[in-house]
Amino acid sequence: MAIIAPSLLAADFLNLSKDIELFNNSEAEWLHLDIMDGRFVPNISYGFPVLEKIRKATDKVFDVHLMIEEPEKYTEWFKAAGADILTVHYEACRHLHRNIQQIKSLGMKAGVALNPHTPINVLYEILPDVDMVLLMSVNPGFGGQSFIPNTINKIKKLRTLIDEMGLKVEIEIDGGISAKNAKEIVDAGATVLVAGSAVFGAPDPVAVIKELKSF
Ligand SMILES: O=C(CO)[C@@H](O)[C@H](O)COP(=O)(O)O
Ligand SMILES: [Fe+2]
Repeated sequence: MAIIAPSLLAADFLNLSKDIELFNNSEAEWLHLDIMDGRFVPNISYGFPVLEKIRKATDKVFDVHLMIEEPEKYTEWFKAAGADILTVHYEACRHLHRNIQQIKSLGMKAGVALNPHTPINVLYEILPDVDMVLLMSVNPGFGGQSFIPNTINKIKKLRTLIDEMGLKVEIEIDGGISAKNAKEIVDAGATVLVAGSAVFGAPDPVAVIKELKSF
C-alpha cells in the first residue's frame, strides 16, 4: 500500500481552505508542495507565505519538491516554513552530497529527484545517504501532463538497486498519476504516489485518494 501525496499545484487557489480540509479528511498521508523558480523549470509556482499558512492548517507531512537552481541557498527557509521532507533535483545540484547533508543536519528527511532523461545509475553513490528518490514521470514544471511510460522500467531498476544494496529508501513517482496507472506503478516498486490533477481536479478528491490508496 503506497503513501499518497496530493500535489497542491492542482488545488483551487481561490478556495485553498476547502481543498486543505478535504485533504485533512482523506487517507492521504503527505502533502506534495511543488516549488518552481522559473530557472530550473519554465514555470514559477508559489513560495514561503503560502507554505507558512498551510503549515498552520494541517498536521500531515510536508513533502517539498524543489525545482529550483541553487537549492542550498533556501534550505533553512524551507525548514522554517515547515518542510518535513526536502527533495532537490540531481540536475540542479553541483554538490549534491553536501546539499543532502545540509538538509539532514537541519532535521529534515532528504530526497533526490531525477528528470525523465536522467538514468538511475547516477544514484549509485548517493543512495545510502538519502531517505527518498523522486522519479519524475513527466518533465518538471507543470501539472496535468501525461505519464511517460518508460518510468515503469526506471522504477523496476531502482527497486532492484535499493534492494540489492539492502537500503530502506522511499521511491516517489511524480506526474501523470491517476487510478488508471497507479497499480502498475506500485507493482513496479513505488512506495509514494504524487497526484495533482487526478485528485483536486476530481469531483470527489477524497474518493480518488481512497482508490489510489487501495493499490
Ligand atoms: O512536480 C510536478 C510537476 O513539475 C508535479 O508534482 C505535478 O504537480 C503533478 O501534477 P499531476 O501530473 O498529477 O497533475
Ligand atoms: Fe512535484
